[in-house]
Amino acid sequence: MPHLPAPTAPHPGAAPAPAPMRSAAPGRGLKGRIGVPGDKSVSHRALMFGALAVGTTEITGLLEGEDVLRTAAAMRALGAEVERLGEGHWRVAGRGVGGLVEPADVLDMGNSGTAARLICGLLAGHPLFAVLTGDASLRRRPMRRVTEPLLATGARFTGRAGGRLPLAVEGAAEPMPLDYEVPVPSAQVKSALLLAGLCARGTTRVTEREATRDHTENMLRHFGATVRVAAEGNRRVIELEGQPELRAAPVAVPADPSSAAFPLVAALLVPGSEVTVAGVGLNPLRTGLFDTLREMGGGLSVTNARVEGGEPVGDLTASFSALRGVDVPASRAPSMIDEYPVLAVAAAFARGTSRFRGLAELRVKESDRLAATVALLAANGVRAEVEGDDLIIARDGAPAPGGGTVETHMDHRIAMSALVMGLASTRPVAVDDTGFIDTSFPGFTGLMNGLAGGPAIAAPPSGLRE
Ligand SMILES: O=C(O)C1=C[C@@H](OP(=O)(O)O)[C@@H](O)[C@H](O)C1
Ligand SMILES: C=C(OP(=O)(O)O)C(=O)O
Repeated sequence: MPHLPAPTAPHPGAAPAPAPMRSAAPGRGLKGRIGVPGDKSVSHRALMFGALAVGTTEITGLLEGEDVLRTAAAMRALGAEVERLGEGHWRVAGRGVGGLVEPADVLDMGNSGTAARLICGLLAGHPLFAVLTGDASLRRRPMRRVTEPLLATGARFTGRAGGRLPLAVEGAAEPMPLDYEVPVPSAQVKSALLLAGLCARGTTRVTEREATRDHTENMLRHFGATVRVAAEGNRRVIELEGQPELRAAPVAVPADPSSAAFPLVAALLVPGSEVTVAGVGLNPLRTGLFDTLREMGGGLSVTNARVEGGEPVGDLTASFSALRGVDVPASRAPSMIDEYPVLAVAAAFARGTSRFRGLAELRVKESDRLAATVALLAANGVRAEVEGDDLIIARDGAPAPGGGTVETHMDHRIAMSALVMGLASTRPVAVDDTGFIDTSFPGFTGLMNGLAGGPAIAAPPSGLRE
């Protein structure tokens, strides 16, 4: 059997023991050039497309975070051969479009919304029965946004109240193509519908009211499908010709801009810092944070810009900067949706008022990120307000006080954002559990401590109460 690293939570709902940590000012600037793990969105999709292609897909730079390992295990359970050849180097022998087989057991997607929702789309187009579940965070997240439109393929879904996981799926024997306008800005919904469309005869049409990350469209083309994308005002209309023969194709996964965000924001906030993150994915539908940090006066530059594996990448350098408040329009939210917690930390060190508009989607992430971000800041002496779907943070440019303990609510991005805050605040910042960081950024603590030149992030000496 090829080796597949074991997920850390082997049973649905079995929470591993919490791993508290605390971060403190390193006493000097963060310095160095680092790489961060592969892009999570691209990694999930590379495994899924590999499983649907004819032939063997080689993936390099795959994120070996828990979320992606769940997708790897699911693709194996659906009949693909998934093999780890070395660090980040994986091989998938696919079964062809429509060729997935019924899994023998429940598919546990752990903490991953992307895996659960995209796999709903995959399953809808195959005549099989499957049950999806996840951890306590994922079991709270809405699934109707994918299952409702997927009903028109002929698939059937039975879930808990509110359409949540665990969810039983009966895929369609002869799936119908969809024509659907996605009411929320969600690349996961768009992607699930396109994946279902692969198995349908005829043209699937998905309209989005604002552009979201387009890794699925790019990868469909890369594997040989016919995809047309047309702009109609702000709308994007994506048309996919069903039942293509996808051909295996190599995928080089760029470094994840959503992970690069943490060391780069830390460098902007810790005096004397200069940090470079190499080979970061710079797909324009992912780079809203970097534009916003520049608008705040952040010293952030791109060198060595190039195209690798069909995606733009570059080396990003951030250096300590005095930041000012910023007004971020709602239209920018899809291009930086996972970056708001760490942007809020940056705003806590800026002079002036920051307003981030249109953040309703943050309420349905691994935690209610709007509430969790307000609580993160409040625990550390920074007042933030929510007005409708906007987050407002007004500050005078002084370092944030810190000194608090942050509840992470099973949310990796809340944990990392809090630890970044502690590196720059007057007093240390503690988090109750860092275990979920491994879902997207294994090695985070070691990398940050390497930049700090010592254990700036460490387990608190005597638990959280000192
Ligand atoms: O398609 C994807 O890979 C993702 C889309 C986003 O979710 P939504 O589609 O729910 O906005 C994002 O928050 C998530 O981390 C990854
Ligand atoms: C929202 C996220 O992921 P997912 O929806 O895949 O759980 C994230 O990584 O911030």
